[in-house]
Formats: sequence, structure tokens, C-alpha cells
Amino acid sequence: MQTILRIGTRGSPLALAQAHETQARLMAAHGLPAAAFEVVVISTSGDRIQDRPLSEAGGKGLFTKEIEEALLARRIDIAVHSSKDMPTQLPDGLELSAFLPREDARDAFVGKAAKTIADLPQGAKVGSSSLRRQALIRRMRPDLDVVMFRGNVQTRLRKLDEGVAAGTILAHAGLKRLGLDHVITDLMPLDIFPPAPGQGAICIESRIGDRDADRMLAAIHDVPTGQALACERAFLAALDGSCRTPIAGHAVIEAERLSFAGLIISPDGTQSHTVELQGPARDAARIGAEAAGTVRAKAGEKFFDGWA
Ligand SMILES: NCc1[nH]cc(CCC(=O)O)c1CC(=O)O
Repeated sequence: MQTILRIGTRGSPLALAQAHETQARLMAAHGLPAAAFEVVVISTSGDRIQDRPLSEAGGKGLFTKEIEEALLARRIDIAVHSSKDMPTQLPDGLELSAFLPREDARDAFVGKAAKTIADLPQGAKVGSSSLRRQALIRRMRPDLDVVMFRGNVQTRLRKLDEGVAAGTILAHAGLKRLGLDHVITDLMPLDIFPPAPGQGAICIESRIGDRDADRMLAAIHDVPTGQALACERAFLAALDGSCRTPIAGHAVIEAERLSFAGLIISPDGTQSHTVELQGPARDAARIGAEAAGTVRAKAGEKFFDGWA
């Protein structure tokens, strides 16, 4: 059988699991054999830079740049990503054309010294390189020593086993997709530990106007997840150019109503501002943008300038 769709992905175990899940859904939706697809592994700058926080190295685009170049050069037909890792601005000619049904969006605590963050000993080390997770941990427990943790999910779990930290926070969705949810000792409630925009949702990027790809992807697109993501990405897009502080945002769709909760928080966890907004799911992007305006007004422009 000839390849009819080339699926581009990073090479990490999580990225490969997500690419294979996408392939399996496409096979089922179109009655195609595995041989109709080719999974093309692409190494990105984000995979190669391991020695500093990504926020310093250039941010989110680092996980997508080389993959998007391959899409534009037609070396691949679609690219599978974690929505959380996608910049709000895509290169000209590319779009997010499908979202798979969202997994649990919550963060999970993997504890060695205790099962919950609340039960960790005074001053214990918690590993994370996400500014959002660091700030939320500090807000809960200012006494804890937040240490930088880079690398893929398996690397981070190995560091825990080696005793580098007493616990870490990882996305429930990623652990589930890797079959590693047994390591979780606590799930973080959405209101106390709101997730990053996009967390738990796999998205598929393709060339605008590629009708073959559009036809293949329409069959696996999940409408409510797409609406939730439109809201969360509009919230992020309206803030992340000016906001150097961590941003959390999560939308839930129920019976075509969307409920959004967003938060911005100072890196030290001492100051935060929240927003909640509901509306018709079809107004997803408008609700996200409006929520951004509300939280910006609440925080004041000083908040945005203050934490460089
Ligand atoms: N930046 C890495 C990354 N990107 C997406 C996920 C988890 C999977 C998801 O959110 O869909 C992870 C790992 C983690 O945060 O634990």
C-alpha cells in the first residue's frame, strides 16, 4: 500500500504516543491500514536544549519550528502536537485543523516524600521548569524549594527516583498516554492548580487549503475540544505578548455552553488575578479575548510590567 498521509511528530515517547493515537483514529475513521500512514520523526530545538528553562531559550516555538518547516516544505502532510506547546501565532500558510477529544486537563503530583504537596516536609524540593507550576506551588507552599526540572516525562521521573526532588508536577494527560498514571499520588484540583491553556488536548496542524488533509482530519475532529481551545488560545493570545507572568486558562463545554476560568500569577506566587466567564460555545474566541481584558483590568498595567 502506498503512503497517503505523512504524519510529522517530535521523537519523545509522549509525542510518538500522540502521533500513533492520531494514526489509529484516522485508520478507524477511514477504514485504512497502518501502511497508509508514515510517521516521520523530526528533532526540534526544544528537544536539543536541555540545560536551561525554555522560557529563556526562546519559548514555546522551539518545539514546533522544525516541524512547521517540514509542513511548509511538504516533507510531511500533517503535524501532531500537544496544544499546550503551540504558540498562539502560527506561520503563514498553516492552521490548527483538528483537535482530538481532550484528556483530563489537570496537573498531577508525583510525590516521593509525601502523597500530596500539602504533606511535604518543610523546605522539601519540588522539581518543575514550568513558570506556571512553580508559581502555583509557591502560592500553596512558600516554604518549598522549587528546583528546575527539564527533559521529557521519563527523564523527570528518573530524577525523582534518584532523589533529586521530593516530588514533581506533570500533566495527567501525558502520564495517561504513556501508561504511567500509576506513579501519580495526587490530582490537582482545577481551581487550586489551573492548567496551562491547551493542556490535555492533542492538536493537528496542516497547510491551509490542503483539501486532502482537511477531509482526512474532519472525521477525527472533536468540536467541543476545538471550541474550548479557541477560547483558551484567544485568552493566551490577548495576554502573552505583554504578560511575562505565568498564565493559566481552562474552558469546559457542556450542552453548547462554555465556562472559562483564567488566572495570571506573579512568578513568586504572592499575587494573582482570576477571571471566570460563561457564554455560548460558538462565541469561544470572543469569550477568551473578553476574559483577557477583564483580568488585565483587574491586575492593572503595573502587574504586566513588574516581573521582568
Ligand atoms: N511541555 C511538555 C508537555 N507538553 C504537553 C504535555 C502533557 C500532555 C498534554 O498536556 O496534552 C507535556 C508534559 C507535561 O506537562 O507533563
